[in-house]
Amino acid sequence: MNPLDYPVRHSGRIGVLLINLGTPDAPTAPAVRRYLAEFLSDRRVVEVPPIAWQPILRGIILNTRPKKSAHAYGLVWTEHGSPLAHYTRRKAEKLADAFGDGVIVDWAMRYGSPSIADRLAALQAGGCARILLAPMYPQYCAATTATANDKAFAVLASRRVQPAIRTLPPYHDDPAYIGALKGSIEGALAGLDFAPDLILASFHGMPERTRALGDPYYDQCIATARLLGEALGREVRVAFQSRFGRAKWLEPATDRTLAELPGQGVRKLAVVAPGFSVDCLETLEELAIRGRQSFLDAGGSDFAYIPCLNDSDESIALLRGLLARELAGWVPAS
Ligand SMILES: C=CC1=C(C)c2cc3[nH]c(cc4nc(cc5[nH]c(cc1n2)c(C)c5CCC(=O)O)C(CCC(=O)O)=C4C)c(C)c3C=C
Ligand SMILES: [Fe+2]
Ligand SMILES: [Fe+2]
Repeated sequence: MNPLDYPVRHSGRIGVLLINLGTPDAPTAPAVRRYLAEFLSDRRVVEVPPIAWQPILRGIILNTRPKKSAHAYGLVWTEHGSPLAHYTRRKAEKLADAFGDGVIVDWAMRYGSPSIADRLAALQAGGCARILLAPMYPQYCAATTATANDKAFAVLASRRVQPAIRTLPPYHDDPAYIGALKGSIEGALAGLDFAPDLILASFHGMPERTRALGDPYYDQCIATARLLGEALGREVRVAFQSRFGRAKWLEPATDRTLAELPGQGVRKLAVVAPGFSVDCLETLEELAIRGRQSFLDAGGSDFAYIPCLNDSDESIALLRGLLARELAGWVPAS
């Protein structure tokens, strides 16, 4: 069948597609290899010409990293699969309940499955003539937000009948987001058996060059942390994690910060990851396992990792509000 003639039913329903990064299908080296091959071939993620990058990716990275990463995934894998996929699916299910009939809420991954192509097709087949794409990133980054939307538009480029499309903007400084983080952090702190000397907000890093070229991600992370600090009435220190490759990444680096803080008198620490809408490898393994160990090895006495908003009631209320604002004027078919 000509892809332009993909069957579409029109009922004037509204679709919402939550889009997250992607994750391997299993915590095994072959599955991680497939996932990383797709992820790290995205020119929004690695901004190096393919002629220079692909030999490095295929020759070195895809032959060494999958085994190491598969081990790390194994440490955080759950009975429901990858935490990233599990929490993203739960968010979609709970939002579907919150919106009720008329709005179909689905979820997809930029890399791996369920694919954006499949889920957009399902929304169109389900009668959605209007679709809100909702990349699950509070802070805009071309390597995350833009590539999610790019993929959806690339899929629709092959359709004769396109739905009307809107996209969820970043919400890094939205009072509802800051309020949800504040509530979640205060709740977690109340349950600790120690009072942290400091709260460290760890955001995923990106190459410094991308910032110099105009990506607003860094500024939005800083704004989130400042607003959160004001809301909590205490210092929230920022660091950037998950450095990848040899280029200079945003600083200060989370791993170095965790190793240095005890020497600066911070012995009791709480770490939060406000840039991740759900817990994943980067939070559960890099922060809560490896980060904890390096802080304690450096002389820290107490460490707490505060979970992401995940599928908590607060996160559903937050997203319902953010999405409803973008859906304004799109009246569901009765
Ligand atoms: C939340 C924002 C994210 C930004 C910004 C981001 C940029 C970015 N990431 C890489 C390389 C890797 N990221 C990896 C995992 C990963 N990254 C994010 C989020 C952001 N990335 C998440 C949520 C995850 C976890 C996925 C999961 O399955 O749980 C990985 C793979 C992990 C590994 O093999 O160790 C890599 C590699 C780059 C180069 C980049 C900026 C340009
Ligand atoms: Fe990443
Ligand atoms: Fe990482």
